Amino acid sequence: MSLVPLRDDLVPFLKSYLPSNEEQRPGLKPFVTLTYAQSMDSRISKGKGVRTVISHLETKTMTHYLRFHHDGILIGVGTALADDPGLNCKWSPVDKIADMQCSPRPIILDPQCKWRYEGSKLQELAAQNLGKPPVVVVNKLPAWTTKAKAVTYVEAPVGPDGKFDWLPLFLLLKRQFQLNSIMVEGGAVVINELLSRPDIVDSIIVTIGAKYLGIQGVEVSPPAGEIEMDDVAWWKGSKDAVVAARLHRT
Ligand SMILES: NC(=O)C1=CN([C@@H]2O[C@H](COP(=O)(O)OP(=O)(O)OC[C@H]3O[C@@H](n4cnc5c(N)ncnc54)[C@H](OP(=O)(O)O)[C@@H]3O)[C@@H](O)[C@H]2O)C=CC1
Ligand SMILES: Nc1nc(O)c(N)c(N[C@@H]2O[C@H](COP(=O)(O)O)[C@@H](O)[C@H]2O)n1
Repeated sequence: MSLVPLRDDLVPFLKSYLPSNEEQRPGLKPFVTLTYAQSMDSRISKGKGVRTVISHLETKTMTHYLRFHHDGILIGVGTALADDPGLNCKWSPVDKIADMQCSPRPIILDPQCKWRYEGSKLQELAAQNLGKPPVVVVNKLPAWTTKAKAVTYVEAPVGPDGKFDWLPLFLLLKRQFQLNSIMVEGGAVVINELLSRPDIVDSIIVTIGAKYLGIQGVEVSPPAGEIEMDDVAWWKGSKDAVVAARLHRT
């Protein structure tokens, strides 16, 4: 997939929703951007395990611009298994192909060690210096060993629900891997949990694609119920719209 030039008006539109230097202060959590693409009927894919194009190239380019501006990019293992994503950055302010240097560090939440680095797109890109190798957050280090030296496994405790606690997780990622800003791309389990965490999420940037994906699609909708948004701004592309906002803090 080749990107298109970034539309000029996206830069001022996104400016106040991007990380600043503030979060480099030790002890503070990283800046967290929750960003994904959804259909008109609030679906992020056609079905579980089905990689689905929602964004127009214009907004896919925006996603790569966002990747350029973050140190880390986080997904749940459901997305890693369904999409085998690249998670690198193909956008660059100078006229060259973006590479490993300007790509964010992929982070996969995989408490039960279901995902394998060997044979993945992430491994392929890292081998070509086109992306960084990932950090995989597990509950217990896997019993099997990996020959791939590049991938880093890190252990974190889970609660009774089998989940990592978000704040300690983000603090660990900053402390151990110097990730001052992290964009969260999905999937639904991760998004739905973070939609009710204004204490964690600093910005939310959602692409709305002009299509319906239907009842079989993977839906995003917060189980916690109604969520209010603040500082809301809209951008209109040739096909998609983008809403940037902050989750309301009480
Ligand atoms: N349109 C878009 O922008 C995007 C679309 N997608 C789509 O989303 C779909 C995948 O979504 P989904 O299946 O919900 O998967 P997720 O990517 O949200 O992964 C869910 C799994 O990740 C692990 N996980 C998530 N949160 C935590 C936590 N706090 N602590 C520990 N483990 C955690 C759990 O693994 P375990 O079950 O092992 O405990 C959980 O079941 C795919 O179809 C993909 O295409 C994904 C990203 C963006
Ligand atoms: N912005 C956006 N638009 C879509 O239409 C999408 N399907 C996604 N998906 C996310 O991007 C990942 C794929 O990334 P690569 O192109 O392989 O680098 C996918 O796993 C989702 O996180 N995003």
